[in-house]
Amino acid sequence: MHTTIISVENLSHRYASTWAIRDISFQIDKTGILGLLGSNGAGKSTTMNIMCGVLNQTAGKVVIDGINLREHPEKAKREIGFLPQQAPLYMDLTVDEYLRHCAYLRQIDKKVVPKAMAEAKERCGLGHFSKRLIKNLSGGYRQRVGIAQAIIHKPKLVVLDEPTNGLDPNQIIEVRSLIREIAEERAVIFSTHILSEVQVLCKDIRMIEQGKLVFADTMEAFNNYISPQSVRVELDHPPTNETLLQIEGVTKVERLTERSLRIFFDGDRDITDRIIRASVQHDWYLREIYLDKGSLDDVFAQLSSRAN
Ligand SMILES: Nc1ncnc2c1ncn2[C@@H]1O[C@H](COP(=O)(O)OP(=O)(O)OP(=O)(O)O)[C@@H](O)[C@H]1O
Repeated sequence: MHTTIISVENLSHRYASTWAIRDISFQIDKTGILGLLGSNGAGKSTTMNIMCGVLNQTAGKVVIDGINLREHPEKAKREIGFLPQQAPLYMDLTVDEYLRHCAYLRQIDKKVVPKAMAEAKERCGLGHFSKRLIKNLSGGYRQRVGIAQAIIHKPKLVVLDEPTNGLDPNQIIEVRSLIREIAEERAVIFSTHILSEVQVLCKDIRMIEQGKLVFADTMEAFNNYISPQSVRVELDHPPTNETLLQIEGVTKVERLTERSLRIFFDGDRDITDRIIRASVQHDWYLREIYLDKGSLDDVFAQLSSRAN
């Protein structure tokens, strides 16, 4: 069965003389949430704008549900809903007026517009705000209107560019749960520079840094990637580095103080058992031992440096 909804192939884009993205390729499954991670200026918006047909790429292609976006833009765009970084809202319209306008732009059959509007509002928890001017809504609810316009035509793929940016913590939680809900029926890709956001929401992750794809795998693989690679130990009678290096799996020893050491290992977490056993056997007097969890920021920096 064909499980891909969008395929991005060797995408590159140049603004004037500088390349914003280079040779980016990835695919997205028909359901689930994919996180596009990258620091500011990494190239996320450029990638998303091209995927949605808002920007024409310098090179490469985008295929949506088997349709080449550049060759058949109108047909391909039917399957995409897009919420750009700056939500395209008309502040002086009511929610209903705005969504009706969006339905018109999406060429939804007039007869089904009321139903499409009702469904999008219901999905986004906007039922009580039909007559409210958008300028009088809170940031979180404005964002819901932005998401409602992105799903009003029931696209197979929804692209959200930093959807939680600028929201307060409660609004972020609400928008996240809305993203989860809309992803039950379709594929969702959203961009962020916040790692924890990707961790709580996504099944897959793509990371862009300085215009290049530096990580493309599942969230599980990403979590394995950030698994600890070193243990901290404190020993009353620490042995020599050479002795420690003889323990199976130990790759490097760093002496932090006279008694505390950082022991790097090959990834097999049973290393702690082996160190404890050796310590008891040789009377090193182990006082403390714990796995050094690399922080997400460390991983971020590590992956980012791959782009250099
Ligand atoms: N219209 C433009 N003209 C020239 N350069 C641009 C233009 N838009 C973006 N850039 C540059 O292209 C690079 C990628 O920008 P892009 O907006 O895609 O990154 P981003 O990952 O979305 O970052 P942010 O989170 O800050 O929006 C940046 O160096 C940016 O300055």
